[in-house]
Amino acid sequence: MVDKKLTGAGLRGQVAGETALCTVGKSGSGLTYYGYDIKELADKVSFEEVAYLLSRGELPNATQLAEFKARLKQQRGLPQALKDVLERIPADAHPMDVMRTGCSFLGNIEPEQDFSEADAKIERMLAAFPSILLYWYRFSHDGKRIETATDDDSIGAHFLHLLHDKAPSKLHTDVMNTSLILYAEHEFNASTFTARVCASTLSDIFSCVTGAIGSLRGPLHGGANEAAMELIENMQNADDAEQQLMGMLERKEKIMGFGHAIYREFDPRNDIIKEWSEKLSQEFGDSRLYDVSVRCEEVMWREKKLFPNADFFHASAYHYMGIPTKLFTPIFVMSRVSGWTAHVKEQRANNRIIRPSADYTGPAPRPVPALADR
Ligand SMILES: CCC(=O)SCCNC(=O)CCNC(=O)[C@H](O)C(C)(C)COP(=O)(O)OP(=O)(O)OC[C@H]1O[C@@H](n2cnc3c(N)ncnc32)[C@H](O)[C@@H]1OP(=O)(O)O
Ligand SMILES: O=C([O-])CC(=O)C(=O)O
Repeated sequence: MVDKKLTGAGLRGQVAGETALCTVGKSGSGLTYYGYDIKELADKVSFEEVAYLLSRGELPNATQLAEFKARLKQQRGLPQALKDVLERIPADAHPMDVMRTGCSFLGNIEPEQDFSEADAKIERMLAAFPSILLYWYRFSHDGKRIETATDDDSIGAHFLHLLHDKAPSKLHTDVMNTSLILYAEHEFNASTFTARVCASTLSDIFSCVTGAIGSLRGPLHGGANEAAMELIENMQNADDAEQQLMGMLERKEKIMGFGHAIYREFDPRNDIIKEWSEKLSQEFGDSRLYDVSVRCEEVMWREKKLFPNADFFHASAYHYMGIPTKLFTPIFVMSRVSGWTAHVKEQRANNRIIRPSADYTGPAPRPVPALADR
């Protein structure tokens, strides 16, 4: 990978701290979690193993994994007070706002009172986030008060089960597992940095995650998977995709799901989710969305040397699994909470309050004029 040119804007290229969790864009291997290559993780382990790895620094053994999964399963239920709050959020609210409120409210009724409780609170968030999202979604959209305590083996299957009222197929369970692994961690990205800044004030873990959810929501970050779906769903076929993209590029519009702040030539997660998207398109029996996505990838590279980031092929993959577009970014939350909270722990372990300086661009010192003179 080619190193990105350093410029001041956006703190790009500036080292803002240390981490043992993850490398992004290093040559040889594009993305590693605690030294493990993302491709190998996506091939060989479950998201629960990755969440454990991020939180503890090592992959679990069989007993540790079984115990970890059992604890996650036990914590899928939601307290009545939280259900009451979720029932008051309107159907037209954005689900990312639901996640932000759900997380924040959980921090009111089950607060982190001491940093020694961090691991327990992390597990609670991992277990409860799909339940929070889908309790609200099913109540506000279908008028149903669902039971969120399912017996599914994984977080991905639990999510799909609550959404569709039936246990998912192996294919869909596998795709969700991979997707959650791909989204889990990414060094000092905007939402993680938000979490670390909050942690550096010695705030509680729910505040750190609530802030991170707000940062992830924007279309330049996690919100790009929804924006990518809105783009491709209006493309009739590959030729139409090319024509529309050429027009957008001519008008200097931004193409969501392309480009990256760190990667320069490709995002190592793209090939993985792209392959799953193709498999899903075959099962779905209509490859339009996959075909237009492939053409977008070709045109963007040819015209701008821009490549799809992890978000782009997630759009078609999620759509093929019957997931409504507005739930795409909240799935990112269900996954990235593992990375955010690992960074919170890391920040706390070697903390100094994060407080950079600014170059001043305002007026020179001047006297305050009287009200009548202004
Ligand atoms: C997977 C989770 C993630 O958060 S990945 C990012 C998801 N966001 C998106 O997909 C939104 C679209 N992409 C973008 O806005 C940018 O590529 C992001 C990701 C914000 C990175 O910004 P930044 O580091 O400033 O980009 P850059 O310095 O590499 O830009 C170089 C020139 O290329 C342009 N560019 C970049 N991306 C796009 C795009 N998607 N569509 C059209 N043009 C793009 C930039 O505007 C920049 O142009 P110029 O050199 O200023 O003329
Ligand atoms: O690293 C970044 O800037 C954006 C991000 O979170 C990711 O690509 O997963």
